Amino acid sequence: MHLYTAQEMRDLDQYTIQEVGIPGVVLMENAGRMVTEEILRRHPHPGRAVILTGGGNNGGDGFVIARLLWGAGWDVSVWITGTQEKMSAETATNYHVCRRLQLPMEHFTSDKGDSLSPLLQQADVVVDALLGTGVKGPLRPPYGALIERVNRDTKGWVLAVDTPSGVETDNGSIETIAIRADVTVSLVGPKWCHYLRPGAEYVGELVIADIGIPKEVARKMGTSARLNGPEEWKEFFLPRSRWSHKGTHGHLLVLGGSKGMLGAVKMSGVAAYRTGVGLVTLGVPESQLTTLGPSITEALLWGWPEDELGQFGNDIPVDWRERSNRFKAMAIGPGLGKVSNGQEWIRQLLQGDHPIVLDADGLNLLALDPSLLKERSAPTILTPHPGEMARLLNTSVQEVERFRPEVAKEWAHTYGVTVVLKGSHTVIATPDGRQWVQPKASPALAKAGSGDVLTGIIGALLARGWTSATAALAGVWLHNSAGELAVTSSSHSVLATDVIQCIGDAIQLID
Ligand SMILES: NC(=O)C1=CN([C@@H]2O[C@H](COP(=O)(O)OP(=O)(O)OC[C@H]3O[C@@H](n4cnc5c(N)ncnc54)[C@H](OP(=O)(O)O)[C@@H]3O)[C@@H](O)[C@H]2O)[C@@H](O)CC1
Ligand SMILES: Nc1ncnc2c1ncn2[C@@H]1O[C@H](COP(=O)(O)OP(=O)(O)O)[C@@H](O)[C@H]1O
Ligand SMILES: [K+]
Repeated sequence: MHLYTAQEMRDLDQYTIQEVGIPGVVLMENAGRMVTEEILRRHPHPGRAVILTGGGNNGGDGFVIARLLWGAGWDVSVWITGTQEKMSAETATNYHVCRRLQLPMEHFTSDKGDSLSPLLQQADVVVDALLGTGVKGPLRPPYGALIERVNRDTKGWVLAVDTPSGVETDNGSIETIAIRADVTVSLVGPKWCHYLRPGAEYVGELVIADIGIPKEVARKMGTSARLNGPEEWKEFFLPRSRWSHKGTHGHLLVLGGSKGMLGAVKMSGVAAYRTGVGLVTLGVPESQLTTLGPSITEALLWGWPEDELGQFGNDIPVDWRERSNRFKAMAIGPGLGKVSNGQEWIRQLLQGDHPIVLDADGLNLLALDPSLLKERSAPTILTPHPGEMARLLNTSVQEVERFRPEVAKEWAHTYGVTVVLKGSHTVIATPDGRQWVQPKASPALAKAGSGDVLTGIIGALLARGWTSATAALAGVWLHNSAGELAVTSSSHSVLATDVIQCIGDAIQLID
């Protein structure tokens, strides 16, 4: 599914009106009708609605909604912000229709707040049609005072048309204040701000409304970003052939599991098996073999040179060259810990032509010299959480969080890698500038070990021969779905190992 910026939305809108010939007033009518249907679905009996309209086309949608609710027997009260002179032709048309029908309408000014408040308190629904994709810069008066009143006085529920007013469409920022919506009905498709904080926290339930722009037109115009879902990659998830054997499904080497962190490497390995890889080898510091051995059944074990602290040591194994040919891909990082002479250690591993997923301390080693990536031609996926991304960029977590899409895109482009910037709505960026957002967020995953599971899933797909983009996308989706499925009682109680158990059920959900 397409994910829109404000400009992409405007371009699609203009193309549909000017080139396809569907009049803007028809699109506005469709938008208003879809939002009204959503209100009536949730509140089938006539009630009381306060409709807040701005001076742009978002306000125009509001006038359509007011008319349709009024026609359905609702008691409506329209509050107008913005001047009539600046209205677009479509908005003005719908404003005049409301006037001719003599719907109750008032122009909002700060001194009228006290007459609005009782209506907000009595309303079953308050419709925010103040500002949509056309908002620019900090809110001008009287929007701030109006929004503050809505957030304070509304007792029923708030529905935002397209975006909660006050939220910047492309980056989710809020300069002053924004409408706290219970439901946001986004027209045509989702917008970036529905997934980026802080704006995303103001969206409530997100509903997408089809306003009659032909799918083929939307496809042709495209967007630079999409939502992650099975339609992006499911063609690669083929049924397991009855003629296959373990070698057919790839061999993954997972490097990690220093002293005290063996659980991480184990979870990655088991997650990889559950994702269908044929064979997993766990490479751990030599002395950890005896501890790991009894608790791991399916994986092969390989002891790596270590230092006196039980950490990966100065060098990679002497027989690395001959043995490395067996592996189809590597996952480096789960429970890796510190590595003496780490820069040289990671350099040697990155030098090869294995597809690699790098996580956790693997990323911290990379941070010592990210330019190592530029010498690689094999697929590479980095799976940083915001803290790791900040270390790679030598910046703060706040900066990374503020510019999530830009950071992921820039890094992917500069270093020619696929970046999986984790978080509640993980952003995936590929070197060619494409981006995806994981639309559903499973808070059950906010627990130690989740990242190791994701690394194992992605590693398995790389070992099975998937491209880095498809492995990253399918990996993030399967991980999130498994996280949701693992919630059998409370999302507080889910363990990373429960998530692993649900990978098979998540695969079953791919339709
Ligand atoms: N896409 C589609 O297919 C369709 C889109 N549709 C709808 O159109 C919406 C986009 O409409 P849009 O472009 O007219 O912009 P919109 O969000 O109403 O804002 C412009 C208004 O806000 C004002 N304003 C701006 N910044 C401000 C600030 N900081 N503080 C205060 N005021 C500010 C600005 O004032 P001005 O700067 O011009 O004085 C102007 O009055 C979209 O979200 C969707 O709902 C549907 O009708 C169906 C088809
Ligand atoms: N609230 C949330 N919603 C969705 N996914 C989440 C949430 N919190 C964490 N996750 C996911 O869980 C994983 C955590 O990874 P990470 O921080 O590396 O954990 P660890 O290193 O402890 O295993 C990431 O894939 C992240 O996207
Ligand atoms: K709005």
